[in-house]
Amino acid sequence: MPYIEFADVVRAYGAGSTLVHALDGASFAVEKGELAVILGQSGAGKTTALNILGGMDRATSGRVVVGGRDVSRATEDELVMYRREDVGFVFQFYNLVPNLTALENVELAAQICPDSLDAEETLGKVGLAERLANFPAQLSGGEQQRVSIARALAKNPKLLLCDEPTGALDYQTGKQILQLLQDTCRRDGITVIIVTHNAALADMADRLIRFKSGRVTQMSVNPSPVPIAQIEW
Ligand SMILES: Nc1ncnc2c1ncn2[C@@H]1O[C@H](COP(=O)(O)OP(=O)(O)OP(=O)(O)O)[C@@H](O)[C@H]1O
Repeated sequence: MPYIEFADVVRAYGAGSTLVHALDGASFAVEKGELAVILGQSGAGKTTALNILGGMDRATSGRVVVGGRDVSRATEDELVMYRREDVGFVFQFYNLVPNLTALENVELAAQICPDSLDAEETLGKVGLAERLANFPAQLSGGEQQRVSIARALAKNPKLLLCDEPTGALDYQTGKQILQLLQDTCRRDGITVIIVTHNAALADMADRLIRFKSGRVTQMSVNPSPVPIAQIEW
């Protein structure tokens, strides 16, 4: 049984003439500790799939199991605990609290989790040991994204979901963030899923999942993923 089982998932929005199938029978699986890249053009359903995996949205039909937990059948209370304790989120635009320092942003997330890691240590791991007291506005985009990754990691999650994590960053900074995500996956054994429309990232993945029109058109395992530093685009 794979760590993540996403089976025949449909997500419909609206009704009648405004009915949209964001997911239209999408299926894929991910093994524990893998770095999976979900690739697809705009509107393919990538974010919808990630939101359902993270317990932020619900499938209209289909089955979603993560680490033996049937997320598709969870109650609202169970989903709250799942989001809080099992999943770390990294978004394109960081979503940091502007009037809290880097350290306070990470502490805030860590506080609500029973098995959380030390906030200061986690910021050190992402290369921000010297910037603990800075507010988000005093940090570069890449540094803010590092804070948001530390915030996600401090929860000690089993699964890290990243939606276009380099979408707002320049080329070199984006590569450093991807390297950090790849290193985190290898070092901490966390299952990492990165949603992107950048096809070049396929080579860094242990598993590539391609989306088109709400369905998975390809799923392949890469026996020799390439360090991000060696990928150019
Ligand atoms: N809440 C919603 N209500 C109505 N339609 C939605 C909603 N969320 C997503 N959709 C539609 O579902 C489809 C898939 O959207 P989704 O955001 O999952 O795609 P995506 O692959 O992540 O695209 P992008 O790369 O542009 O973010 C799109 O046609 C989108 O307009």
